[in-house]
Amino acid sequence: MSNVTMMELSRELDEQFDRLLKECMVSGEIDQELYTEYDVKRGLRDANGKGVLTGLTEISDVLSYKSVDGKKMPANGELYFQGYNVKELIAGFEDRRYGFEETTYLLLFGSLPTPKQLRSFVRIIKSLQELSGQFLRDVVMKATNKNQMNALQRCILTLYCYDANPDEVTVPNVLRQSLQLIAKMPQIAVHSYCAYRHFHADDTLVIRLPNKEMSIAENILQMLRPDGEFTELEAKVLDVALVLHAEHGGGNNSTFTNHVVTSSGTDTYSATAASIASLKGPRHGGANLKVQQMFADIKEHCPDYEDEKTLTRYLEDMLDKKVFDKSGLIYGMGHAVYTLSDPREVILKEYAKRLSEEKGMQREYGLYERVERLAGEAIAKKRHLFKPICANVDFYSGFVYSMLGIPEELYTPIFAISRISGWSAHRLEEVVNNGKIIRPAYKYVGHHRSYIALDDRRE
Ligand SMILES: CC(=O)SCCNC(=O)CCNC(=O)[C@H](O)C(C)(C)COP(=O)(O)OP(=O)(O)OC[C@H]1O[C@@H](n2cnc3c(N)ncnc32)[C@H](O)[C@@H]1OP(=O)(O)O
Ligand SMILES: O=C([O-])CC(=O)C(=O)O
Repeated sequence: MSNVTMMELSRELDEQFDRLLKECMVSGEIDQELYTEYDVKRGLRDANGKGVLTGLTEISDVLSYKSVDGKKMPANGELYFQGYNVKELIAGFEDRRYGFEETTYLLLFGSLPTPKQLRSFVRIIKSLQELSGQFLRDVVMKATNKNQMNALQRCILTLYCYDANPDEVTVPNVLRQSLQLIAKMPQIAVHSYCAYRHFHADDTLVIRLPNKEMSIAENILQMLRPDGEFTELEAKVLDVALVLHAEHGGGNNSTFTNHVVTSSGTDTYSATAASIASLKGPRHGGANLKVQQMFADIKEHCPDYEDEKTLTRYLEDMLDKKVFDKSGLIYGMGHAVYTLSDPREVILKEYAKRLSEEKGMQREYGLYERVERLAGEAIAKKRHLFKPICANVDFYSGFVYSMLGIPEELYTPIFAISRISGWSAHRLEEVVNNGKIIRPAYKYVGHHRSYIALDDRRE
């Protein structure tokens, strides 16, 4: 049996499968009115779309409203890491190379590092980057596949077997494991991608090791490129992108997932793998890849990038589930919290513009800007909105990565390489505060029935 057929159902099972499928659809269907009747907080949101309060955190603050004359009004988004506005952090890193490392220090330890503390932290991270030859050969290079989020998840989960003390959930042990993950994930992701290209596309396998003189952002570019070269602006933009993706409160899907599984007492590798699983989803971090695919589709069907009528019609068809992936979503648009703007998108957009000028991609940039505006209008027209809709961090990130020559398979893994800092900070916060096991309630809306012996059951 081949690898592919192993997971398929044989033709002879078609009829039985169809029958089981029908049963499954009927059995799983719940009367939608019941959600209103029991006031179920679907998606852990109240009737106005506001998140249900499930935790407290000091790690970051996501703001999207302001008070005007005592009234809550939508506002431009603001993001604070440990009390510091991300906009100011990015401005502070302007002529420095280790913005992501500094942000990681801030998220994990709660204060901005002094120069000496930063140097020492960077040294620690660099000392932990190395992977053993055996791990590289037996784990990273094995069972390669196109989806690099699954590959990353598999590798992280297998690190458990390489840890002499994997299960101890204490602050020192979880901190040690977190630092290892922060340091090792860039190399795992890049080499996993190179192995996939080698085995599936016959590319020459070039393994470039991390350079101890470089930052995490510089190393990602250096390891990915056959000649190891990059410009200062390219490294700067990637460092900024890593900072912007590093953390987003306790309620985002992948971080909340981490809180949920951490609260059961599971190990760091399992908790991180669970977060990666969540981040992969196209409604969360996987949206950066979907945006890229969506733009390829838009370019194919609307070759005149300036024809707003055709673009609008196409976006409306997307919302009507007629084109692209027929999900009814325009990726990179909308956010569970932000209203008028996502501050990360505003910053990334500025860098996308600068890079597009350096790379001669102004026409593409113009298309992104136009779609951002038209998509907002189309969604507002077609959907019932609780609040204004804006582009989110995923809208320009894929475009930025494409200009950096980063392959699309690595778009969401780069998000994970960055968000591991936030996940680690939240896991540590959960452990330090000795949280209760997270266990929300589900109302049973089925019927209790009398047991029927096997021979007495009828179709
Ligand atoms: C890093 C991140 O995770 S950022 C988010 C990345 N995800 C995406 O870009 C995927 C596209 N966007 C979405 O799916 C959503 O906007 C989410 C998942 C981000 C937020 O979802 P919600 O909090 O449920 O959004 P919200 O409550 O504002 O939605 C209101 C309505 O607008 C619709 N809507 C929101 N965003 C979109 C969109 N991008 N395309 C189409 N419709 C949308 C919702 O389906 C909902 O309509 P309905 O009431 O008819 O079902
Ligand atoms: O906060 C959210 O729901 C999603 C998000 O933007 C993130 O995790 O960065």
